Amino acid sequence: MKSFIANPDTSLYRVTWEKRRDGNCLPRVDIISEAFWKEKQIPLGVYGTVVKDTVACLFGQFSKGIHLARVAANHVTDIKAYECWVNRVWTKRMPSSNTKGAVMTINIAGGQGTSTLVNGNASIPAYSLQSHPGMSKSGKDIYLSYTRNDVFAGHGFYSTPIVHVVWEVTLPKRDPGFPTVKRPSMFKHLMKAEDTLKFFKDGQYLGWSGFTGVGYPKMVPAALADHVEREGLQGKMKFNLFCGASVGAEIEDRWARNDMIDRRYPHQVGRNIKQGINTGRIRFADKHLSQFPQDLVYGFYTKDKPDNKKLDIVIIEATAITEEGAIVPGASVGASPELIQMADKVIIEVNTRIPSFEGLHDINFCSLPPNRKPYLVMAVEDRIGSTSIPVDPEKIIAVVESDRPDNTGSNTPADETAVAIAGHLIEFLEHEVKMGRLPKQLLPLQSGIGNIANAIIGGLAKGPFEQVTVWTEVLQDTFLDFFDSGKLKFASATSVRFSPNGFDHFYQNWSNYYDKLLLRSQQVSNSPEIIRRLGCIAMNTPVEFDIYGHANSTLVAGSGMLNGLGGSGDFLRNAKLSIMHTPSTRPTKSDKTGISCVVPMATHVDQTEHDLDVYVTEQGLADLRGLCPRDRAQVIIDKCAHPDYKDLLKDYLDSATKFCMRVGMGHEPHMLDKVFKMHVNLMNNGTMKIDSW
Ligand SMILES: CC(=O)SCCNC(=O)CCNC(=O)[C@H](O)C(C)(C)COP(=O)(O)OP(=O)(O)OC[C@H]1O[C@@H](n2cnc3c(N)ncnc32)[C@H](O)[C@@H]1OP(=O)(O)O
Repeated sequence: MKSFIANPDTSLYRVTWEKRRDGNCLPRVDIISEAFWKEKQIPLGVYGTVVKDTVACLFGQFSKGIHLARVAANHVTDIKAYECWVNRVWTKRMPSSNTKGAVMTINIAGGQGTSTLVNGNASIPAYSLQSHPGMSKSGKDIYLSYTRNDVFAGHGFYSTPIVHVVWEVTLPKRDPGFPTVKRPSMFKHLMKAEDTLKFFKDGQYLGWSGFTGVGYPKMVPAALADHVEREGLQGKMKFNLFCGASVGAEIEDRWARNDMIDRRYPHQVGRNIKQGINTGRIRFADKHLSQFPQDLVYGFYTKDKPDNKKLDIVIIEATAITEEGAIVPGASVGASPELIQMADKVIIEVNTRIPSFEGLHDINFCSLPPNRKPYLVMAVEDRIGSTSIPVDPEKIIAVVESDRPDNTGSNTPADETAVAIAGHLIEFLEHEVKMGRLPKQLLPLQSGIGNIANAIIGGLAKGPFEQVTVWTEVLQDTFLDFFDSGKLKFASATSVRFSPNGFDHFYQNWSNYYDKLLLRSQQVSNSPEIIRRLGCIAMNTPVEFDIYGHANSTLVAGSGMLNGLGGSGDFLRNAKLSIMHTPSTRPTKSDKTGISCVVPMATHVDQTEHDLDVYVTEQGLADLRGLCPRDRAQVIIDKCAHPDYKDLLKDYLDSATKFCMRVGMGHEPHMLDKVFKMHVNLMNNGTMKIDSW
């Protein structure tokens, strides 16, 4: 032998076995490629292959250990279709034996058909070890069989036991200090929140991480509020504030109370901030949440800045910093990647109170037209990004320790109305499955926030659908019940907004959830293209909707801002089924049913008749698909309006139709001089009930 080749070329064969009637035939073997994996390439597949749900997972043994790749089972012959598991993400770039993070830490190691499963303190010396993924029910376990040399009554023989292995995943431990800052050079920026005050001045443009009240910075904004209160700087230290969506009310609302917010984009929640907006102190505007980060990167919000066109300081909460210096966010991703992209300076708050969320995120940055690429998400669980947000170390001016939890508060329990709405909806979805318009596991669900959304998801947890998937922007507590019921297969969102008890449950049962959940950038979670392609079922709450099917999500009486549009438009404009749910009435001080949520004309329109398919109230469900406006009006009044308002609305429709038909303008009949009479009466008399039109 002239030379020894440690890792020779590896051939790929196709084995075909055609079952003949006598069952007595050999398989045919064809060679697909003699050198499929070349010398020095990791021969993926030679160490075992597992095929599950049309995906082949292939193990390959190389000099430094075992490597893992995946490929669609019908594309095993296409090397370009392979993805390797490197640093806990799938990547198209083939690793070499030296690539960091490419060797599997859980090994089935051995040679000549003899394998030993080694994992921490467990070891199974085994001959002809085989795995049986088809027997696994939960996906968190595996059945293994192997051949054992036994002795019985003095005679040796082989037996084949089967063992059930349950993977154990433990929460990373958080010691006080910075246990998860793996980049030592970060410590040179370490300072107290009060020490960062020197970086801030009136009129600056700030970005904060956070989405739906989780993952926001808690220390530096609080120190700034302390400073303003201490020095009496209310109204003299005001900022332009940009966050993915709402952040913790204890911070943002305090800033609003102290008159520290000049401009605010694109969504908010809180009594003081709402008041600031509606009394003209705060310049707020809302924007579809998928669009906000790209507009930020386009420079739309900083175009009038006199100096540089960047955000002056961006404050991001991290639950870990990787060896590469990248930020691992907490319970939300939101717009943090783009905020960092647009930041002049960055402050990182490392939260040592909550566990590291490392591995739960899938993060993308914003590339700009004409070079933008599609987000290649084919199924809710697909990973297309990284698990952390890289940040230019030059931008970092401070690292601050935070020990405060996300201040989420408890959930409003579902009331009778919410339960009735959930009931109508589930019945409707069952009907759609029966009619063949939806598959039996439904299509990826989106649900908004609030107690109706909670009741619907709670209802689904007890409902008839199995293997359900979720493609949404925020997960609330009832999603935990949904997971626990075994009926929810996978959920993708941009934030998890659990109650404090919900978070405790989540952390304690981390291993049940961590591989069924992904948190993405809001550009991806709310991407219109993905929502349309996946055929999502979107469900959100309006302030009011009108008899022709237009909905108002944001402005009371067409004027007073509530929270903003949020992601409702991203989903409702693009979903396969666009559903809005609301109580049919809301109370006023003087009348229990003083506000009708079904009105002749919405006082402001966020979602149009062209977007929406179904409206649901506790009274019933109106399926508007395929109906012309006048037919829609009949169905909406019949099914959704409260009995206190049914006759009034019918009367309006009849009179408006007569009037408009007469003048040949009867497609969507209205009486402009009367259309807001119910709203005007509400303002003057505390109820929408009027005697006549
Ligand atoms: C981040 C995200 O994007 S979440 C997902 C989707 N987002 C959206 O759909 C955004 C738009 N929707 C929303 O903001 C909410 O669903 C709302 C405000 C429309 C309704 O939410 P609910 O949980 O039902 O709110 P709630 O009952 O607490 O009402 C909120 C306020 O609006 C008022 N309100 C609601 N409807 C009406 C109405 N038709 N007329 C007058 N006031 C109304 C309520 O009286 C209440 O006022 P208050 O705060 O002074 O007490």
